[in-house]
Amino acid sequence: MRMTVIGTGYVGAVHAACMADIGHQVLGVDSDTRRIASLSAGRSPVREAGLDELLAKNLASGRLRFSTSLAEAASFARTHIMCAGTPRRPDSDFADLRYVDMAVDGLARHLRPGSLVVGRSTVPVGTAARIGRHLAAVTRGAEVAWNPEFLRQGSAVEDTMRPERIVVGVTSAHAETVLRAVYAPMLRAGVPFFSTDPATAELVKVAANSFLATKISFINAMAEVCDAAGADVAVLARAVGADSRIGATYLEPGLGFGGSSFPRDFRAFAARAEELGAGEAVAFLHEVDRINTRQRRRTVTLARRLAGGSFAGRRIAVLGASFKPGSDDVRDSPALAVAAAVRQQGATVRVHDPRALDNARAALPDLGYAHDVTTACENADLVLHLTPWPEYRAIEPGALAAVVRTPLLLDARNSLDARRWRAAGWSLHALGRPIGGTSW
Ligand SMILES: NC(=O)C1=CN([C@@H]2O[C@H](COP(=O)(O)OP(=O)(O)OC[C@H]3O[C@@H](n4cnc5c(N)ncnc54)[C@H](O)[C@@H]3O)[C@@H](O)[C@H]2O)C=CC1
Ligand SMILES: O=C(O)[C@H]1O[C@H](OP(=O)(O)OP(=O)(O)OC[C@H]2O[C@@H](n3ccc(=O)[nH]c3=O)[C@H](O)[C@@H]2O)[C@H](O)[C@@H](O)[C@@H]1O
Repeated sequence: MRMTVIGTGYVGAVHAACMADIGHQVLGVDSDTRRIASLSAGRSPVREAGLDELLAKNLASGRLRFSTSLAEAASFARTHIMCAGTPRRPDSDFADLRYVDMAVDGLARHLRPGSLVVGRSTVPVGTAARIGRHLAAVTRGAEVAWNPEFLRQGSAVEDTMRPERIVVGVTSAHAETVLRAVYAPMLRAGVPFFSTDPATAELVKVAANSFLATKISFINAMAEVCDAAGADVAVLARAVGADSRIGATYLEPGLGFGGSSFPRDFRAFAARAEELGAGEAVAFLHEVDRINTRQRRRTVTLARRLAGGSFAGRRIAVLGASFKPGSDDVRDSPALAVAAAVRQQGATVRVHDPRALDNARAALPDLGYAHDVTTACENADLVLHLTPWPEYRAIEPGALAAVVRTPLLLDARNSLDARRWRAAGWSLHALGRPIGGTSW
């Protein structure tokens, strides 16, 4: 099939490369000329496992090209997958739809009859219907469908090639047929395909993100109760998660969630639900949000207590800057929020991250940074483990103990082997776990 992917950022660059790789003829389009020049030269705007290889292979095969022209997009194909960004509006929790709207407007002028515009961005419910009315007014028979994206950063290519489900919101049998053809190899592999109306498809996306965020905040709320009761949240999480009705994923207690999606998406969802008169139904999402931000404060408070009651004059080593392992993204990173608060309260902070140092430095230039763990930890009074990179699980605790001033560690992600660290002379602490607790 011929198709375009409009908006070649995180989602669009991956989607375009993957669609070409499964055999489609793909034109990736973006208004950012530098991004298009870079993609045309095979350089991805984001680091994702396997993406550079897919770009190189499919550019070379001629199945993948990039352009800045929406007119060219309209003449190239009748199927257009819309992946423009939907950031938070500066003045409210609502999503800013101007990029999606500009892309649709720019394309609509050139669309041929029978074209299908497929939204993939995360949008407030009702957006597809509004765009559908607009297309009906300004084009000759172009229609809209919605096909939300569920990929995770760090495994974007894998999630696109082998998704757990495909959801499409359509208003005609023709649109469903087109989308079945787009994802034909995935459907042949048995990936569940849900075909519904656009409003339901839009809601599936925000409901999924809200549920995952709620699960994380639930276990972090349990961590607070464990702290009060002298119980161990790590054991509790494993035991609760062993129930197949609950499941162990997204039940890892610690510093909580960040990134560009969870916090933004469920705030936008709550705002939209309120607008629709259903605010009360999702009022619990505000509590999910409060629990999540409280984890950052609780981490800073525990770190200050471990540092002797004040950060003044203390040297604090921070392991991790990205919002999660496997990513160089520092947007709303819990790790950087804690590092900034600790510094603001008087500590000298040195941050290490395997991948996100450049982005972290650009976001918070006043923090100290180190390219290796040893340098970050030199003469430290306290080490904070804030992003659970596998590299940190491989640290040799005995060697690191020789580098720090005090072998004192706060594992805010509950992912280090406490017994190993203790055996090497470290004093190890965590949220929701008693010192020397049940599973250490
Ligand atoms: N990044 C992620 O992990 C995921 C993101 N999403 C959703 O997918 C959508 C896209 O997200 P990202 O790729 O992260 O955003 P991004 O900000 O990385 O990329 C958006 C791209 O759209 C381009 N663009 C903006 N206006 C345009 C226009 N008028 N014409 C052509 N191109 C235009 C921008 O130049 C940029 O390259 C958002 O709604 C997001 O919430 C959904 C699932 C995962
Ligand atoms: O809509 C989006 O943009 C995407 O948002 C999330 O993907 P992502 O933000 O890449 O990251 P996740 O791996 O889901 O992690 C989100 C945050 O939750 C935290 N987390 C995750 C799991 C857990 O048990 N505990 C926990 O604190 C992570 O550290 C991270 O800060 C969803 O998982 C994707 O399905 C969705 O497509």
